[in-house]
Amino acid sequence: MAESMIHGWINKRIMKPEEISVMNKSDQDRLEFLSDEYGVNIVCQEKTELKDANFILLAMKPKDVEVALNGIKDKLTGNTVIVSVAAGVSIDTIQKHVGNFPVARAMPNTSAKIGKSATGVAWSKHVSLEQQHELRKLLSSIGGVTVVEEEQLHAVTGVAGSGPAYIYYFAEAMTEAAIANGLSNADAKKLVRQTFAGAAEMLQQEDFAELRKKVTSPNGTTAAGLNSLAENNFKEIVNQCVTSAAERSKELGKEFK
Ligand SMILES: NC(=O)C1=CN([C@@H]2O[C@H](COP(=O)(O)OP(=O)(O)OC[C@H]3O[C@@H](n4cnc5c(N)ncnc54)[C@H](OP(=O)(O)O)[C@@H]3O)[C@@H](O)[C@H]2O)C=CC1
Ligand SMILES: O=C(O)[C@@H]1CCC=N1
Repeated sequence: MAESMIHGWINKRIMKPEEISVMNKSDQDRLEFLSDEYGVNIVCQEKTELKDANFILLAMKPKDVEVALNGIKDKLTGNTVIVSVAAGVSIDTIQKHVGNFPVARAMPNTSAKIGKSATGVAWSKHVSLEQQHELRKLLSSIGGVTVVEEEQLHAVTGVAGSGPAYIYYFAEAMTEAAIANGLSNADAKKLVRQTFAGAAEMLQQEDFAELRKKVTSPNGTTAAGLNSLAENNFKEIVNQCVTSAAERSKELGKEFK
């Protein structure tokens, strides 16, 4: 996720590569790859870069947040905003480890890489108006930003953070169905890719249900396909999918409190 965001920021020229420093737990090769690929710095042994940082992005798994925070807390100044993208981990939990520093939580998705993330964000009262403005600018450069209450980030995660994976899964299923109906693998992928790309662009322009109705001729092929989805409780399946992800986000928040 961090790489997607870095890629987006550099591509959009919102930050120069030399303004970004990266660290991780142990994978030195990965840091060197990021440095070679994007021109970003690798945080030095003494972590001096952290003292001057405007933002520190936490992009480790929720289970690793505590150790990561313990490793940086003595370098923090009140001028740094900690921005966590870790699913579920609350602002309270982060502040329990580091103190009452400015903390924000963002839930982006991997489309940040191409500047098309759907990102939800919430912050603690310690984040100044200027810092909020700067953070929104950073997040806007990698896609659309929606400011929400912290509790709503579970739902944001269920629908947007995890969302791209559902779409990819649907694309896989459509491809398999196309092949089962007689198309070659290559043709199936080409047709599915273009169908998703076209529909995604149309979604920006018109109401979702209106778009669906325009494709659906009475008693035609689309109606037959959609009836099959409805008979198989498609909306309920999608509801369960998003709810399960949101519930898992809540659980992660409790597990790593
Ligand atoms: N993937 C996604 O689509 C999204 C992910 N997220 C959130 O982003 C976070 C990361 O997910 P993802 O990018 O998929 O995970 P990855 O496993 O790809 O990356 C996790 C990174 O965290 C580093 N790390 C682990 N422990 C520490 C530590 N103590 N200090 C510094 N760095 C550490 C790892 O370093 P090393 O390799 O050296 O162990 C690794 O680089 C998760 O919390 C997830 O909830 C949010 C939105 C979308
Ligand atoms: O699967 C996960 O837990 C992370 C959070 C949102 C997307 N990926």
